[in-house]
Amino acid sequence: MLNYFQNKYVMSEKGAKDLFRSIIWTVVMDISFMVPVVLSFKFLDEYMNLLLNSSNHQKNSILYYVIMSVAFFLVMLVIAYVQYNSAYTKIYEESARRRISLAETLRKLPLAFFGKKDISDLSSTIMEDATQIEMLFSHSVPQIYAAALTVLIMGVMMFFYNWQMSLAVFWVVPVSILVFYLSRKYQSNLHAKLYFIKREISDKIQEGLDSAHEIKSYNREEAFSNTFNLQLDNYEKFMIKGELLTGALINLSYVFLKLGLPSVILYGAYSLATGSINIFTYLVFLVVTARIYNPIMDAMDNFALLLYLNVRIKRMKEMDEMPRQDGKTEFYPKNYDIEFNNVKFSYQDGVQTLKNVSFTAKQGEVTALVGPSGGGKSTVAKLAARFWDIDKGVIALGGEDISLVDPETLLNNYSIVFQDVTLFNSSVMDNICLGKKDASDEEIIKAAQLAQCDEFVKKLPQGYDTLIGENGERLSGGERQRISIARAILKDAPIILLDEATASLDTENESKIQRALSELIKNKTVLIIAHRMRTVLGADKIVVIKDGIIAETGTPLELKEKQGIFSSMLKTQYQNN
Ligand SMILES: Nc1ncnc2c1ncn2[C@@H]1O[C@H](COP(=O)(O)OP(=O)(O)OP(=O)(O)O)[C@@H](O)[C@H]1O
Repeated sequence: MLNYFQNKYVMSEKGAKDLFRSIIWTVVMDISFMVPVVLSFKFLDEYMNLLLNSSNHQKNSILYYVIMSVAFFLVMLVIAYVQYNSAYTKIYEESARRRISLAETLRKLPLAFFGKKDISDLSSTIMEDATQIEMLFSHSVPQIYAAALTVLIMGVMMFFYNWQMSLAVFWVVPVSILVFYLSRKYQSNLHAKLYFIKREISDKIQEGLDSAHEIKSYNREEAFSNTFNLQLDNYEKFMIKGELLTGALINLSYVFLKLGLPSVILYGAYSLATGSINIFTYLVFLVVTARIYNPIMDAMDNFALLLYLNVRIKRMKEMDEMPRQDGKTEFYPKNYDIEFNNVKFSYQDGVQTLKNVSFTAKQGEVTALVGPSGGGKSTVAKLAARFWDIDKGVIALGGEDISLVDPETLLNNYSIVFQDVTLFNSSVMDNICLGKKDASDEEIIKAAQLAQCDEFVKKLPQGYDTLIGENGERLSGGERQRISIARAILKDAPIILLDEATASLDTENESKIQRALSELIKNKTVLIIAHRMRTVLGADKIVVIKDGIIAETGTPLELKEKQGIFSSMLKTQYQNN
């Protein structure tokens, strides 16, 4: 049973145990709520007898019921408290564990996984889905299982007591459940559709926020809001359809259940008239019948919600099953040479991005990756830092296979300066400090000076303490890039992965960035996606990547003389300049 809960609801072992306990306590509570009713009738029965023939024995027995009632009231209070604690507090604890485990999964996912769309998807899985699941687990799941168990236990007891009357109570239950069950698949599909439409809407909102500038500058506001409105209309339509359908089906099931009470009244009256039951049995069955359908009706309401839960649980399972990256956390390579050995890699099945890549980027040298757009340069640079795991071959750092090293440990050895710099809405100081958390102010300012940031930072209103806005929106492209170089200088990692800016910078900015870079790359293993002739010709080694294979490799001089792809790229660039 515990295993079943763990697998079905992606729970921890402790969470599954707590859920089990919560179900048991809900059953105990449901049944305990029936006891006072039975006690009252027993008391009524005794009291009637007392009125008819007074005796000391019966007076004592009434006192016995009074004491029993008070004692049972106290027991019920305790049961209600324990049930509440198990259904809410424990479930919230499990929810916290679930969020932590998802966050842990995120830490272990390949870095390249975090595209923008995925981030909105992941954050809504962690926050919204986890909250919904938490709600359903505290309010619905234990109640459904408990309702089934309560009805079963009460049913068995009632059948032993009087099976004919029990038949009158229970014949409606299977009919009602059948109606509900038959509609389950349809409801389930509808819920899944609703969930995905909602997800598309939140992706659209994210896309709108991310590309607000582009939408405005290309006059696409109307087109964007038309698509967005269409999505909202679609969502509304499905929502109304879903509500109506769920309401109609649940009400139909309710109607069948409600037929139970008249059948007990009629059959009970007949049995009373024929003398096969006494008035006490009749009254007990009437009251129990009025109450026993409540847990079933609650379960049906909750079950409709549970269909919605399935989609979310499935999404969480998918996240849980994503390929994680692990490895040793103690890693001291003997040098910082990066070696690609017959590396094959695809982002998607069937499309091989890198076909058979072998080269070495040596420590103390600049290795430039060049080649036509889409050839695989960025992919090579990302694989060198284990952003993804490769399909075949080996990528080694200092002779050790990087797929055996924990990504966080591995990344301690890298400084990465890519074109899409991410800056935080914090001070310049904080943004540079990201490179080395415990750096002193002097170290940060020194790095900023080396990265040619000092001059523009001093002109900002609060100097190094100026807030630079969401993703550094108050800075120019060149300034943002120099901040990311300052971070890398501060980190002082032995390997530098660099994607040179393709955006045209003015000559002053460009030479400042070149000066900053020359500080950064001194005596390091440098793997650079090169776009500028100065960088390419200044490299120690050039690797030309075209269509996922290494087309040429050698020193700039060797390749110039070879009259191949590299030399024709050189000619084209010179002609264009
Ligand atoms: N995350 C991804 N998922 C799927 N395919 C991808 C992904 N990233 C890149 N690709 C594909 O892999 C191929 C190589 O891309 P890559 O970015 O490595 O080329 P590149 O040589 O760096 O190009 P550019 O010079 O234009 O930046 C391209 O066909 C690209 O469409």
